[in-house]
Amino acid sequence: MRSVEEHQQVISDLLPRMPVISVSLAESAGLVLATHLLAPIDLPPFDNSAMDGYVVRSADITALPVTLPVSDDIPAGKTDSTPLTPGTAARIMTGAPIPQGAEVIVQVEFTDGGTAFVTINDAAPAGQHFRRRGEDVTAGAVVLTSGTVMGATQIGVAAALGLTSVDVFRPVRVLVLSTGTELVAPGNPLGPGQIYESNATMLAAAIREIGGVPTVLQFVPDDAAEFNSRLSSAADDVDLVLTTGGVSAGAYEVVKDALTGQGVDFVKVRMQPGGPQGAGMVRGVPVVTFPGNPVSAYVSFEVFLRPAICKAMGHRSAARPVITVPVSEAVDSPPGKRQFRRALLDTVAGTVKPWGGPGSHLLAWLAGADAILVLGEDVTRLEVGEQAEVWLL
Ligand SMILES: Nc1nc2c(c(=O)[nH]1)N[C@H]1C(S)=C(S)[C@@H](COP(=O)(O)OP(=O)(O)OC[C@H]3O[C@@H](n4cnc5c(N)ncnc54)[C@H](O)[C@@H]3O)O[C@H]1N2
Ligand code: MOO
Repeated sequence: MRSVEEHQQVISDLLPRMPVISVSLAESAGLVLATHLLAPIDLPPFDNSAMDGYVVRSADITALPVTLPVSDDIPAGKTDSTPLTPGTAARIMTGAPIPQGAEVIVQVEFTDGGTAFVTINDAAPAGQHFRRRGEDVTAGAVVLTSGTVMGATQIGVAAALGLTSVDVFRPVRVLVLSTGTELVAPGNPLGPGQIYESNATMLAAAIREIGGVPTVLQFVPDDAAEFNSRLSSAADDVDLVLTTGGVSAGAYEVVKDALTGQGVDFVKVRMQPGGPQGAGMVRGVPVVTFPGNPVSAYVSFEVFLRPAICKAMGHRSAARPVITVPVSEAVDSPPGKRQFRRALLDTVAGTVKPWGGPGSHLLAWLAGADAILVLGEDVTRLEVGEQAEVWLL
């Protein structure tokens, strides 16, 4: 039997770092920067006002109140700003360029708001409400380092800098294949002995959540020759093939039958759920085979594939956040296997409890869980109050 770490390494080694591609800002959401993002311009690009009001010279407001002629009107976007005439005020709007010679910005609330003449009753010190050129970013500076995940704010600053595209690691393209003659697509009536297909849909969503691009091929029949022909026609232009089902000890294990001797090693990993696993290269394409039980398939994704895909896509850290907290209910675990239990956190009490039993068909409990409780191979029981490792989902 393989340890969890050994199989993690095998799967990690299957997937190389993805090539660098240039994508539009919109397409970059969730992807990882492959090069430093350098500022082509200063931000702000010019000195501008943080307030709607008036600009004046300090010498013209030494005694307050004072009334000055209004010599200019400067809305945001004005491109032909002229120097401020001494002895006058210019009306200015938030974001508008500050004219040369202006030293004080008086917000409109401290004036009578006049347009031909303005009476200024009070004023902030010189320089206040000035938004200086380059105070956020200076041209040429590294704004985001390579390895940064592009989220809304990172995309926002790239747009503010006038960029239209960024260099990222290409998303991993995964062909997800589900096998099983008992499977029916949701939306159709269930016959006797049939169940709705959920693994491929669930795993495709999990792949999408981390920025990968899944293609789903459902219901490959339990026939090894048919499986191999469907696989070879669909595996072009993918970085990874992921199958679920058909890998344990039954009489109709299509994935095992089709891929044994083709480059995939079928092994047992010391874990529950997710014991029966397979991985290898088939005709130059990495193939990972997960067990069919839905909770086993999802836990396998969390333990093996999520970290490998994240690493291939350039993420600095591929791990879920891990905390150590006491359990609020006693929990049992099989000896010799690392157990991954669905769990619920109590963030107020700072504790965790198992959520549902360990059965790998109990998918609704997984859907209701917000954490995975990890019990080591040497642990058979945790009593209330004992510390446990918890992955935050
Ligand atoms: N004699 C033994 N039997 C089993 C062993 C064993 O060691 N010896 N291991 C058990 C464990 S642990 C697991 S996990 C499963 C893995 O079985 P398979 O990978 O061969 O999966 P299937 O038999 O095809 O399916 C298992 C279960 O999951 C349902 N399933 C499969 N695919 C889907 C899907 N796409 N969507 C929803 N549900 C799916 C399937 O109907 C079965 O109920 O083997 C144990 N048996
Ligand atoms: O190891 Mo199986 O994956 O329990 O359910």
